[in-house]
Amino acid sequence: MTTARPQPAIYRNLPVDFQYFPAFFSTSEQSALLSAALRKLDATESRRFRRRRKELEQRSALSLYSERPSSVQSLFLPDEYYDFQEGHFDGVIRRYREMHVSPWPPDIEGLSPALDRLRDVYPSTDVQAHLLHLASDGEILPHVDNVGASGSWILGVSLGAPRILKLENTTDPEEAYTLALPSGSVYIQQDTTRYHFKHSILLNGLFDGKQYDGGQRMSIMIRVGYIL
Ligand SMILES: O=C(O)CCC(=O)C(=O)O
Ligand SMILES: [Fe+2]
Repeated sequence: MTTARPQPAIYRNLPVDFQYFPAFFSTSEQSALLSAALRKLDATESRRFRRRRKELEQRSALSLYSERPSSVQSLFLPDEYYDFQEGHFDGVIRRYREMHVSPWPPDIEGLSPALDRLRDVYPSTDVQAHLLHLASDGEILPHVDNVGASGSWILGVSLGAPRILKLENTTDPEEAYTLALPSGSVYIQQDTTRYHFKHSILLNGLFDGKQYDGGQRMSIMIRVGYIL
């Protein structure tokens, strides 16, 4: 039996070559992905932060990477338990942790079926995965991803606090789109959107009558290798 390829939701108010899957991952898949991402990032940090988290875990009899958390958002510890970078004065990302991820942890229940399902929507193969954890007050300023560093599409999985994504045409600033990205959603910027629109992840904003005010968010960014 073959399963149908997931189909993106159709929205009129989105640029061309942008695909959006508003509810791609179930809550348990989101928990598996977020636990894996936090575990990878946490392992790269200094002893000081690792010890701080360990003490919290012991004090509260809490499991830092629980596969059955009370909510996806509850997998994040308060901001002070993570070593967020401020970002350079000319950089586009403020208050974040990031890393290239390879391989994924082998022992998280439900992780590999979730990653397999994601692979079904990749426009092509030969990808690299990157984790980007924004602090509660973290943000991403408008930019086009380095065209020399990756190819014609970029996929983003959003986990945790919903944030607003803004897309702005680089030559016509009047052409701009906003979209709220809930936890478990997936978007793909390809061709026109990838090369001719700047994207940003806002700290605050109003979308569809609802106010969004920061919050920790993890994105899993999948990029295709640069094809000469
Ligand atoms: O987190 C996102 O959805 C976007 C991240 C981003 O723009 C980047 O890593 O270049
Ligand atoms: Fe980007």
